[in-house]
Amino acid sequence: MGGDNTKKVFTLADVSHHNTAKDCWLVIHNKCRAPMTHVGHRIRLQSKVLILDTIWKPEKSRQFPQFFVIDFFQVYDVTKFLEDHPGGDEVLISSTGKDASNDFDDIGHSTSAVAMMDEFYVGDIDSSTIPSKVDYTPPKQPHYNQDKTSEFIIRILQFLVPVLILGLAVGIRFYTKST
Ligand code: HEM
Repeated sequence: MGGDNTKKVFTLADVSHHNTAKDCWLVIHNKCRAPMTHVGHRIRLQSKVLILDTIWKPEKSRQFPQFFVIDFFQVYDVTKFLEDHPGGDEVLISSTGKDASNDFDDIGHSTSAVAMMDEFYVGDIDSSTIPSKVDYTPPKQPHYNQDKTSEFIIRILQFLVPVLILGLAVGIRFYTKST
C-alpha cells in the first residue's frame, strides 16, 4: 500500500534507463531485523511503512525464529548527489542498472551515509525483476581470445623473419660468389 505519495514500484528495466550523469538511479537493498514481538505492528524504515506480518522471512536460526529479516530493494535518484558524493560520481554511474547493494556495502558506508539515502529515495523495486545471483563472467572474453591469436602470430613472425633474412643473406652470398 503506502499510496499517500508518488513513490512507485519499478522494474529493474525501468531503473536501468537512468544511467547517466544527468539522470542517475541506484538500486540498493535494505535489511531490517525486527523482533517477533513486533508482528502485526507497523514499522517505519526509510520512508516506507512496513507491516511486519505481511512481508517477512524467518531468519535462519538453530532454534525457532525470534527475529524477522525483511530484505527489500529500494530505488534512489542520486543525480543531485553526484557532485557531492565523497566517493566521486563515476562509481555511482557505474553502479546503475543493477543491484548495487554489494558495491554500496563493500565500501563500508557510515551510518550517516545510510541515513542520507532517505532523501534520494524515489520508490521500490519489484524484486522478481532482479536476478537472484549474478554469475561472474570474465570481461571481454572475445577480446582476450583475439589477443591470444595475435600474440601467436607475432611469435611466429619473430621466429620466421630472422630466419628469412639469414636465408636471404646466405643466398646472396652464394650467388655473388658463384658469379
Ligand atoms: C544513495 C547512495 C549513496 C550514498 C548516500 C553515499 C554516501 C557516501 C558518503 C556520505 C560517503 C563518505 C564516507 C561515509 O560517510 O561513509 C561515501 C563514500 C564513498 N562511497 Fe558512497 N554513497 C552511496 C552510494 C555509493 C555506491 C553505489 C558506491 C559504489 C561503489 C559508493 C562508493 C563510495 C566510495 C568509493 C566512497 C569513498 C570511500 C573512502 O574514500 O573511504 N557509494 N559515500
